[in-house]
Amino acid sequence: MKIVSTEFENLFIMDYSSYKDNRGEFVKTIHKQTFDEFGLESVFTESFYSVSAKDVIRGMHYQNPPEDHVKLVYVLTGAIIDVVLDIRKESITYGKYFFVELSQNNRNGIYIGKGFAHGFLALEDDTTVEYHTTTSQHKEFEAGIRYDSFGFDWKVSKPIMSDRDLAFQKFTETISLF
Ligand SMILES: Cc1cn([C@H]2C[C@H](O)[C@@H](COP(=O)(O)OP(=O)(O)O[C@H]3O[C@H](C)C(=O)[C@H](O)[C@H]3O)O2)c(=O)[nH]c1=O
Repeated sequence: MKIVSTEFENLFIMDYSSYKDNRGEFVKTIHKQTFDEFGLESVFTESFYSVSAKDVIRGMHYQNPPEDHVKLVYVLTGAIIDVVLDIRKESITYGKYFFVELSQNNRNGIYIGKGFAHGFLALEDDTTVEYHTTTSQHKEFEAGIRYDSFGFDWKVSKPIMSDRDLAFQKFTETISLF
């Protein structure tokens, strides 16, 4: 795997290698020694995956301190546009967003440090996204920002979303604790 820096501090693209043979494919997603070289956390307390239909948008989610966490995200099947919003008030990229296509084909992942809101748009049916987080879910610290309130164009007219995600406040109304 190669870890690729971005213009955002503590946000990295994971360029995973895919080993193919006559049986199929093998992809390593976490490797402590490589993560250590870049100062990335490699101990995760929770992992989960979601399966989404085309045009589903999930997000923008984050967990507030003291249960804020690093998130490692990659696609098992299908493809997404993964979107991250910097909500760290002192960051030079505060309020800026980053987006990247993660897919079964490019086998890229994303390492999202603390202080980012995260979401994605599924580009295909049966898109499976796997996450690892460095703290577990604590509902009392869960928070979110409306997907259409920080300037990103999702390029989908009728996204499929949860009522919870649609009820999040706008970015401009959000008081960041980061
Ligand atoms: C995260 C979580 C969820 N759940 C239950 C709660 C709901 O009944 C169901 C779906 O949860 P939610 O609607 O929060 O899932 P997503 O909207 O896919 O959120 C996920 O996708 C976005 C893009 C993220 O970045 C979040 O970190 C990640 O949680 O699973 C649990 O029981 N435990 C958990 O840790």
